[in-house]
Formats: sequence, structure tokens, C-alpha cells
Amino acid sequence: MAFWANESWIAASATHQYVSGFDPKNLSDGAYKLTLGGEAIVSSGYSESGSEDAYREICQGGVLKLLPGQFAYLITEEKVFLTTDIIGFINAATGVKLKGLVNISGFHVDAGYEGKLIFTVFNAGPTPISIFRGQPLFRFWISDFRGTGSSIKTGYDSIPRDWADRLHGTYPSPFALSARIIELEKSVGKLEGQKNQFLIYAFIIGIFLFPFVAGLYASVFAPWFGATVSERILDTVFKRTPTSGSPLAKEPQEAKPPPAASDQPATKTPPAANTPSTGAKPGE
Ligand SMILES: O=c1ccn([C@H]2C[C@H](O)[C@@H](COP(=O)(O)OP(=O)(O)OP(=O)(O)O)O2)c(=O)[nH]1
Repeated sequence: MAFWANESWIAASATHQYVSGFDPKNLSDGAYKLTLGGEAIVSSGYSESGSEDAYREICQGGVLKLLPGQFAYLITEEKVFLTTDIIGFINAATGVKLKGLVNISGFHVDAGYEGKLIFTVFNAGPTPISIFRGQPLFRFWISDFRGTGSSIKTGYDSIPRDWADRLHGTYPSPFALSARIIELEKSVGKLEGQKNQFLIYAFIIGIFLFPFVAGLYASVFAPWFGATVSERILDTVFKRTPTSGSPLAKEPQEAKPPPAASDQPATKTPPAANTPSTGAKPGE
């Protein structure tokens, strides 16, 4: 197995087109630079919602921004045409990987594969990564592939639209979570500010309303409230003898039953004669 150097690429391309629009200028140390094509599917990320806008068309020179924690399907502009006696290897360019873009997808292209290549990437970095259509974002190597059994396979022409459903939801990276926490802290700070404002307003309104409420209480509620409930509470708490104004005073006292007749000691009524005369006659 031998990887193709630039010379092998150029010599072989004289009889077969391995990459659409082949240009030797795009070769670098045996790697052919494939560029970003016109469509992408991007996950909702941490600051957007739903997968409705996941599919993105990228116009010529148009930019696609991948936020921290976002996951995307990208497609190459070029199609590759592998014969059955070669195999391909793919990767993302180092420059963009150093910004934090991770290539999650496979690394080989089957012998006999014909079509565009789809890359699955994830922004694991702390900052948004902007890529543009036509940017030489991917690397493609070819190697001889000995033996038989491979056949021509029709590959991708575009990104299947239903792949958007696979990217529904969020894929939070530590950076995305940190950004989310900062957003929430800002919201909490705003709410705190609103709460303080509310308390200040309530205090000011309270100052203006106090004389009115106090007057209302003194003139309407206090006479009724003070005479009934207040006195009752004071009597109970301080074990006071119910005052004449107190409701307890007005309540009938519990009557003690009179002692039984047999229990009463016999008392004699002193004779009228022994009663010291007051000199007064009855009826006087
Ligand atoms: O990141 C990748 C990896 C592969 N391919 C293309 C080239 C490859 O020939 C084809 C199938 O890839 P692979 O053989 O790895 O996928 P599979 O899941 O094993 O599918 P299959 O069983 O059809 O081979 O998809 C891509 O577009 N992107």
C-alpha cells in the first residue's frame, strides 16, 4: 500500500478524474484540499431552539458560523471518483481543528466510491468558528488498494434533509455550558434589580398610604376592634379582672349550684323579743 504523492496524483489524473475540477494547485504533500460546499445542517446549539432552521444553504463565499457546542454536517463542493483499486482517507484541515473544530466522522473513503463527502464536525472550542463556502477545509489522500471485490458505489450528492432530525437538541460543551451560566447570571442579576426596584416603589407607596390607612383604622376599625378583641386579649393574657368595658365582664358568670338542704346547718331565727329593740315599729 502506497499513498500518492503530488506526482502520482498528477500522472493518474491524466487518464481519470479523481476529484471534480481537479487542480494541481490544490495538492499539498500528497493531500488534495477539498472545499466546503453549499449546504450544511447545524444543531440547535445552546442559544437557538428547535431543528427547524437546522438546514442552511451557503451561497458562494457565504459564511457559516458554528457556535461553541454546535454540531454540524458539512459537505464538500467537489465529488470524488475512486476506482476500485484505490482507497481514500479524509480529515479536516489542521488550521480549523486548532480552533476547536473536531472531526467526528469516519476517516476512509471506500474503493469505488463516487460522490461528495459529508463531514460531521463539532465545535469543542471556546469561540464561534466561522467557515465559508469554497474554504479549503478538508484533506483527501489516496492510496493504492490491492485485490478484488470492490465495486463502484454511488455516494452522496447532498446532505439528506432528514438528518436534521438527528441534530435536534443541544450538545453542550464545557464552553457552551459556561456561556449559558453567564447568560443565566445576567438574567438573575436583572431580576434582583427588578426586585429591589419593586421594594423601593412599595416603600414609597407605603409612606404615602400610611396616613390614610392609619386614619381609616382609627376612625372605623379601632372603636369596634379595640372594644371587643383587644380587651378580650388583654384580659386573657394578663389575667385581668374583666373591665366593665370588656366583653368578659358582660358575659354571665358561671352560677354555682346552691348547697343541698341537708348540708345546711340548722339556724334558728332569734326570737323577736331578744332582738334588740331599735325602737322602730314594723312598717316604719
Ligand atoms: O466521514 C465520512 C466517511 C465516509 N464518507 C463516505 C465515503 C464512504 O465510502 C461512504 C461510506 O462510509 P463508510 O463505509 O465508513 O460507512 P458505513 O457506515 O460503513 O456504510 P457502508 O456500510 O455503506 O459502507 O461514506 C463520508 O462521506 N464521510
